Amino acid sequence: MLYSKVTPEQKRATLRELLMPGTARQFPGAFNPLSARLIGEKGFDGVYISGAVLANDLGLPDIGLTTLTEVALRAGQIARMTDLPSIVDADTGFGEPMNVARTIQELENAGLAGCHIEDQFNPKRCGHLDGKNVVDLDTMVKRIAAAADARRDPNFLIMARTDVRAVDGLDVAINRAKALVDAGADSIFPEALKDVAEFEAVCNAVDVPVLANMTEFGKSELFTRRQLAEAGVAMVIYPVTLLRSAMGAAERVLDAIAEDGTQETQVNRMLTRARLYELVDYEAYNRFDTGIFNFQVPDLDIDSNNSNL
Ligand SMILES: C[C@](O)(C(=O)O)[C@H](CC(=O)O)C(=O)O
Ligand SMILES: [Mg+2]
Repeated sequence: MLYSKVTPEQKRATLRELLMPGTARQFPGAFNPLSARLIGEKGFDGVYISGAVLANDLGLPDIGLTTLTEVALRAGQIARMTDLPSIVDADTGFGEPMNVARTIQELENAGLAGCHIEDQFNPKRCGHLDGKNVVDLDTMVKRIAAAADARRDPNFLIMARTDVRAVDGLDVAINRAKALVDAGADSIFPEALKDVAEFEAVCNAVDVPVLANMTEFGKSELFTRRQLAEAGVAMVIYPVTLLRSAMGAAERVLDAIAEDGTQETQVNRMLTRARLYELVDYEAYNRFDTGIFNFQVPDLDIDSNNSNL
């Protein structure tokens, strides 16, 4: 009932234990708090909170329009609904190194287990699109150093994402990844790698957990968990998969209603009322109400002492 009873500190400690090279822990992207519950129920290791999804959910493109306040609020709403550790996409950190420091503290306050900060310029782009720009290494090192310095819980995971592979190639990406680990990054997110061999090369070059982004319609093929584990990857995200699936389903139902004048043909593909209630733990609220409100009202002698009530 209500929110997770697992504290953010416990979730962060769990995340640290989970993220071992070669385990390819799976973190599907939640598009709302309820979907985070579903992810937990299905036995996944953690929840990813995508910047693209947060922006798209507001009807906006993923080009750095969302603010720290919006991201921290929504990510916090999602994180508190699951017992799993949640990692959020903090884009470029929302400003200069001082802003990055504040971003980390706000995300800690919101109950996140970690976040990633990337080396793109603002306005940023989806990492799998052409025309991205990255800041120089020195600027990115400062972002990561500021992030690492600002955290108050040593287990809050600071992940450095580099988009440089698509701009300057794999060798530059690997050198950058190493420098970012030296600057304090606990983990590396090499964006838009070409194949499994490239993941393997990054995993071999750094001794921190490496993330693989299995986003659809992007530059990387959709490798299996086993393939990525064999390459040494610690964590796999499916950032926009649930939003794409849910919106795909919504579009099909809308078409059916418009064409047939009824949703009848689609009902068997919907989450049933019972299943929806199960996910929001309806029964627990009933039990709570019963325990609190089904009591006998004692006889009160209002006449003698409280005559003016
Ligand atoms: C991981 C990502 O940063 C996100 O915001 O989810 C995106 C995903 C996408 O646009 O498919 C990305 O830049 O890869
Ligand atoms: Mg993003």
